Amino acid sequence: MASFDLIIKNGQIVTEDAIVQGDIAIKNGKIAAVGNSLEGNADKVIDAKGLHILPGLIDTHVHFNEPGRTEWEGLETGSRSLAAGGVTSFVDMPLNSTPPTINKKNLDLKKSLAEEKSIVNPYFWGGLVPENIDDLKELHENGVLGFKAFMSPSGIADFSNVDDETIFKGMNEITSVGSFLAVHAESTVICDQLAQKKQKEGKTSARDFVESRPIISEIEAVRRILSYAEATGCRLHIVHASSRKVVEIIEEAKQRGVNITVETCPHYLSLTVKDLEEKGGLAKCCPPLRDEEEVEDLWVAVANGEIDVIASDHSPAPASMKKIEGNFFEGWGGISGAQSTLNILLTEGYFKRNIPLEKIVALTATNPAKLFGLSNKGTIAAGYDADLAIVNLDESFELKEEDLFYRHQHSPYVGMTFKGKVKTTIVNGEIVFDNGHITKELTNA
Ligand SMILES: NC(=O)N[C@H]1NC(=O)NC1=O
Ligand SMILES: [Zn+2]
Ligand SMILES: [Zn+2]
Repeated sequence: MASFDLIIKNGQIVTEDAIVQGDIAIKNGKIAAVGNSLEGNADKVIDAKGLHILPGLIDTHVHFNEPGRTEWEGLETGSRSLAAGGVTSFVDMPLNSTPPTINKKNLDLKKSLAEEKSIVNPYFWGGLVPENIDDLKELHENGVLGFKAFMSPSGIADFSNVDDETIFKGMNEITSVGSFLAVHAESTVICDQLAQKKQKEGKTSARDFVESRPIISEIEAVRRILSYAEATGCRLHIVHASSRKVVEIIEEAKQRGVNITVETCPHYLSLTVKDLEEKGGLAKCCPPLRDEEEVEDLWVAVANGEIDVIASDHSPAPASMKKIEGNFFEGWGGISGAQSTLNILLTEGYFKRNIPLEKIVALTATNPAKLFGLSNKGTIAAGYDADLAIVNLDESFELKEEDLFYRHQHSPYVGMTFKGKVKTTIVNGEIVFDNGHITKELTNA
């Protein structure tokens, strides 16, 4: 008789194609078999009757800030928060850590820290900045999944935004090494000019801040980078589109054959300018939150298959930097939310707007795996890595600060009631989170 390390019995197994009841057998970190009434011995059996089993989420957009800015977050606390949210892999952004991931030396440093401290699978973005075109090839050869650039100032001194010439040269180089470019697309000129005018007039409310970074600024930047992509043939990924109006431009480009994809984030699907006014700095991010109609429209884009990836853009900072008294142009822009991605998509998407679970799986696991070349991940089938989230869709809970595993226990989602709770998270066949607790001890910590 076959022998396995773990069998999960009678769960509702969700893939991008279907939901079927069955068993999952795991051996040596891989899914060995999926089927009905699987026979075999196992060291451990989980009864998943009444529970849903999803491919572990792949969060392709986090800033864990290690090395160099671990007082904001870190690979250990960041990865623990992901485990608690059913996320089994992440792709860490090249900035907010110091040094930023813009050459092999800095990548090696981050890799070794992640090896030591992360309890989920770590992957990395490389940065594209005006100074490092000559480093891109080596970064690619050393395993970065793609490259990230900022079209407007990043807020971080050692990660410059790209000028148009760098974009063009960078795209040529990225294409020739066989990788792709992700961009933070906001217009420097539009945002800077509007911000200056507002502040000169003493207009510094939450609404003023939002109006200084309008949707048209995203549209301008996306149109410009699209032209460069079409001129160079470089594959392009637009991160954190805040509005369907941005998504539409990308959709048109897809229709004419441009190799482009788009990400949005849970905060653009669940929070509005009103929340920014009420919650203050905790809900400040760039691009900023939009109005309610935009949120609804973005859900239409999700339902229509116009979005490729949903990722958290977890970009936390200490509470002191998120506290805004008066001037909304001050204080850190970045949402602390990586632990709640699935909760938001289930509550706001599946339960409230009838978004199928299969689609949520596609956006958070299957598409990211395909687009980022993680060929053993993103679905539940024999031969794939045993990265799984076991979820109780019947359980509701109110998110409390003490539930958060981040370095700083704050988030704009605290106080919200979510339906659908992550019960168990499995990474490479190992249970790392179970019933509210992290169960993986770091051997070398
Ligand atoms: N540097 C950084 O993390 N910036 C992020 N924060 C945010 O709100 N948008 C971003 O791009
Ligand atoms: Zn960004
Ligand atoms: Zn980001």
